Amino acid sequence: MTEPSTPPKEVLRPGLLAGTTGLVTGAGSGIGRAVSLRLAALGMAVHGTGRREEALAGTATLAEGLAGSFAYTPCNVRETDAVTALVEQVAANGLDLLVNNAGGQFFAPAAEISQKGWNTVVDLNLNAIFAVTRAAYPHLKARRGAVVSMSLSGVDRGGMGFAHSIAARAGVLGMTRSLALEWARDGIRLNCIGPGTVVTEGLAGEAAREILDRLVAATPMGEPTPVEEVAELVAYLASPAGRLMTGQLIQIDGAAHLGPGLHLIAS
Ligand SMILES: CCC/C=C/C(=O)SCCNC(=O)CCNC(=O)[C@H](O)C(C)(C)COP(=O)([O-])OP(=O)([O-])OC[C@H]1O[C@@H](n2cnc3c(N)ncnc32)[C@H](O)[C@@H]1OP(=O)([O-])[O-]
Ligand SMILES: NC(=O)C1=CN([C@@H]2O[C@H](COP(=O)(O)OP(=O)(O)OC[C@H]3O[C@@H](n4cnc5c(N)ncnc54)[C@H](OP(=O)(O)O)[C@@H]3O)[C@@H](O)[C@H]2O)C=CC1
Repeated sequence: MTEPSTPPKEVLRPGLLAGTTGLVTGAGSGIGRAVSLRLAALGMAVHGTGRREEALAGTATLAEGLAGSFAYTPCNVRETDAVTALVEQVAANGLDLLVNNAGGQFFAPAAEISQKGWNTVVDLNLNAIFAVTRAAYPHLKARRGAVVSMSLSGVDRGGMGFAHSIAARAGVLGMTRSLALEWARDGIRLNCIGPGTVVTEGLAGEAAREILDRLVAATPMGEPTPVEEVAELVAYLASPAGRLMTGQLIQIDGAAHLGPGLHLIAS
């Protein structure tokens, strides 16, 4: 694997997000942790959720001393009533940003995905996102806020070995574009980010090595996407500079979406 050619760059000015509030799902690890820390560094009061309390506590420890803050409440986003109640609680004093980051899947040929497996992945990567986004709507409207949903590179072209996840995230992209229209007059912007390959705990283990090598080999620029660069993009979309950006799928993937495709099984 080629090492990143340049170190990650923080390009946004300190204090940019001071006085704003955000909710990040999946904030205890990987991309969600990096996003939470960058938003807090820029001054945002961030509230994180995820199932594992100790993971969220780890993010809170790393956020100590930043300009903003990080608080957390453990929650399973697949439990619609619980996560809707959490949104109400977190947004009670205003909400400027929702980051739908919690997600994931197992990799398997479609013919080997059971109905329960399909439903589980669609619940996590599509249905939960609708529930959280709908609950956040009145609060985002009051602040003319933004939604960023973590998607996949190549979501609009398909890939082998994760049909359930691609189908769910294509649904999120359709939802994003539809709500970008429905909520435009409310000043709410919704965008999807499609990271290519990001070396987080989900992909870093020994067992995932073959998958990681396969994904990087299919990336024309030959390197994974640094997690900090995904975080910087989320912060940009939350900032006034992103004021007119909505309904987009922004693929930050070293041209992976133009290459041979990200496939987790052989054809
Ligand atoms: C380009 C791509 C880059 C992307 C990278 C990333 O996203 S990195 C981020 C990576 N991070 C993540 O992905 C983190 C989030 N991911 C997860 O939490 C899990 O992948 C989850 C979404 C399946 C939920 O799991 P859970 O424990 O809450 O659910 P559960 O235990 O109740 O299972 C429900 C059903 O799922 C089925 N099934 C499960 N595994 C397999 C399998 N290997 N094989 C086949 N089937 C499988 C099985 O049918 C099971 O039903 P069963 O057997 O009981 O009748
Ligand atoms: N890494 C990569 O290469 C890529 C990742 N992505 C996507 O980016 C997002 C973040 O992934 P990444 O950081 O890499 O992986 P991680 O596995 O580190 O992060 C997934 C996060 O989602 C949370 N989560 C999972 N299921 C639930 C649930 N039911 N309720 C609440 N939280 C949940 C997890 O927390 P907990 O376990 O505590 O619940 C965890 O913090 C995911 O949507 C992923 O699919 C997209 C493209 C590429």
